[in-house]
Amino acid sequence: MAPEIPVDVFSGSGKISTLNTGYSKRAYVTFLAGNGDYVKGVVGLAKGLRKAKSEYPLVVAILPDVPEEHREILRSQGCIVQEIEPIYPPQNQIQFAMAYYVINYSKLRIWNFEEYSKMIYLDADIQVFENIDNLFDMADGYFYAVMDCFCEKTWSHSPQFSIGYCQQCPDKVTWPAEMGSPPPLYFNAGMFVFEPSRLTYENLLETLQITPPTPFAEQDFLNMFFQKVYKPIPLAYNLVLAMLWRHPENVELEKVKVVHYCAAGSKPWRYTGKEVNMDREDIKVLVEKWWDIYNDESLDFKAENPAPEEETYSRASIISTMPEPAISYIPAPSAA
Ligand SMILES: O=c1ccn([C@@H]2O[C@H](COP(=O)(O)OP(=O)(O)O)[C@@H](O)[C@H]2O)c(=O)[nH]1
Ligand SMILES: OC[C@H]1O[C@H](O[C@@H]2[C@@H](O)[C@H](O)[C@@H](O)[C@H](O)[C@@H]2O)[C@H](O)[C@@H](O)[C@H]1O
Ligand SMILES: [Mn+2]
Repeated sequence: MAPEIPVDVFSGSGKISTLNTGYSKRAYVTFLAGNGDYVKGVVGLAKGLRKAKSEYPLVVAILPDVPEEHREILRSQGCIVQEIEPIYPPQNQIQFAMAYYVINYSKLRIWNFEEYSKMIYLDADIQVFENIDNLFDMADGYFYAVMDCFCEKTWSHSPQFSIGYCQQCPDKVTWPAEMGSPPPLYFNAGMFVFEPSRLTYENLLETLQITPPTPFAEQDFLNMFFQKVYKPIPLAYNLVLAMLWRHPENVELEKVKVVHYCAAGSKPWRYTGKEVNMDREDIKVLVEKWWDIYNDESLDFKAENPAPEEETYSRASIISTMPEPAISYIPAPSAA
């Protein structure tokens, strides 16, 4: 349980100011692990949300291995930095490197951010090009996310891939009756709308301990866990780049609000254009659009009426000084 924080705080101008009601209600949240270059993704996301004039803050759930220098960069960009503890999946013949699983399963800690009643999770390799605050107003009680695609090689382990079936075009290759019913709708876990709750959080962690790890780690797990309350939202809210070459007929690029740079070689801060499909014109434009925001100094965070010399108590600095939520954990080595 995160500690209660007084809603009224000094704004640094000596006057008592009331934090916007967003304090206890809504925020975007992303996740950062390791001391590598994903911090650039988070900075880009923070600036993109500012450019889109989102009215909610960006919380960054970080693993202990994120260095202080990166934490400072994020605070200087107005992010609310919240350290979480790693989650280890149950012991099993681990198919992927343990670090991969720890990084992805640790995201589940965001369900414990119960000071917020509704959050939108965004991977750090996502950019928000248009305001999506409207998603916070969708009915409570459901899990909202965009449907994924099964056509990339990363799905070669799956029965869908083996028969060429994809939920994005269910009539192209129909699901054979002898394989039982077709797989339930499956979402990409790079972006979703959810309601933090201690009860759900404890349920998630208990269920995880009896669920063997699978190739897409927490994405597979979340699809199983929220299957009954999952509601697909339009692709405009999370363009999985592979859709551009796998299902162009489903993409209206001019209507896309959120881009997920998850195709191999598409992370803008690592982009070389050499991997398969990375020399496409539309990919080049989307990578350039990401850099335009990242390099735009006018989008850097500016603390309103910064206090001259005395201490300024912004929400970010208050939260960052709060004791970590009392989550029992096994101290972990670097997870990334
Ligand atoms: O070294 C890493 C790898 C991943 N991530 C976080 O975990 C998310 C999921 O990883 P990624 O987006 O690379 O997976 P993909 O969507 O490409 O499968 C990233 O967006 C980051 O938020 C991170 O912080 N550091
Ligand atoms: O490790 C699990 C990951 O699963 C998802 O990425 C996948 C998915 O998008 C596939 O459909 C693509 O084919 C694949 O390239 C991509 O890595 C989530 O975006 C990410 O946040 C993370 O949970
Ligand atoms: Mn991603």
